Amino acid sequence: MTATILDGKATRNAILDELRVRVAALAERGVVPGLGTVLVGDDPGSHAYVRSKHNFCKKIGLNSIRRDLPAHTTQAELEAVIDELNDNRDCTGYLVQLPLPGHLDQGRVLERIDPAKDSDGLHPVSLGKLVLGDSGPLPCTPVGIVELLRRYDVPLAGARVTVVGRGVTVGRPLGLLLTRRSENATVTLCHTGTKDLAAEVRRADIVVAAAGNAGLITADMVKPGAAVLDVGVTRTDAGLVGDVHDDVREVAGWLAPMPGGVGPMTIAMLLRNTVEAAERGLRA
Ligand SMILES: Nc1nc2c(c(=O)[nH]1)N[C@@H](CN(C=O)c1ccc(C(=O)N[C@@H](CCC(=O)O)C(=O)O)cc1)CN2
Ligand SMILES: [Mg+2]
Repeated sequence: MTATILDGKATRNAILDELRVRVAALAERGVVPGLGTVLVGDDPGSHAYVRSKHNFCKKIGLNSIRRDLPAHTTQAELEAVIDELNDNRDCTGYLVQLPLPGHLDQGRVLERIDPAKDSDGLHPVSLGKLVLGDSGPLPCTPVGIVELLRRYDVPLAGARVTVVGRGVTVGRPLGLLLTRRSENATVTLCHTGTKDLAAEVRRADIVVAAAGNAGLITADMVKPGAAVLDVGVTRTDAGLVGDVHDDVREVAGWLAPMPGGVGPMTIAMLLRNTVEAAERGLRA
């Protein structure tokens, strides 16, 4: 068997076409959403992601606002920028690019964002709404995974899903999303303390690998026909390596590769959150 590729770039492009129409409808009503980004430091990956976010804003007709700060920025200086964006009427939603340099308190920074402007769905209020099942912005990578599975008709209801990785941006919220009544999957969340990872992966209909451990998931661990989504990124001298070994392609029924699978969906969902926040604002 050779897996059907879950093509994140093609799916992102289809979503951008849909968003362009929604942004034009907002513009007709005098609303042009503006997405802000806050970037601290020199990490080349983070710079590339932020650049890409601004480029896609332009492509669909959103304004964008950029705040780039040096690596030695203090907590107080960063919080002043957050306060400025909270008050900035041109900025309808924004995000703080993660990870922040180690001397900064990420939790305090995220909490200071006005929840009404949380484009990333990572504010404690947004995560609380996800737990309660209330509507609000959803974390971009997890909701991108659900969207990718839905657009390829991968069966979710009753599916056994094994998520590898318990981080706040992917693993934990993904478990909450997939166990909503609208998805109805059964989720096992694995982590470094999991006793028999291979057994947990082998029983899954859908495997999401978000551990940041290069080549962790190998073909012998995957049930034939399962959907496997690679979210891990390890930077090596030879380039980027995912959590899923290349040999999985011969066993899986569907494969979201890295690159080209879930990553592009993250930015599509960020743009969708930004547009939806503006639409909610018009209805309010
Ligand atoms: N505030 C946030 N910080 C971070 C998030 C996030 O959603 N919000 N996610 C990641 C970084 N990220 C977007 O910010 C992101 C990561 C990867 C990709 C992507 O398209 N990747 C390519 C591979 C190329 C590469 O990684 O260089 C792919 O998978 O095809 C897009 C966005 C952490 N920080
Ligand atoms: Mg690979």
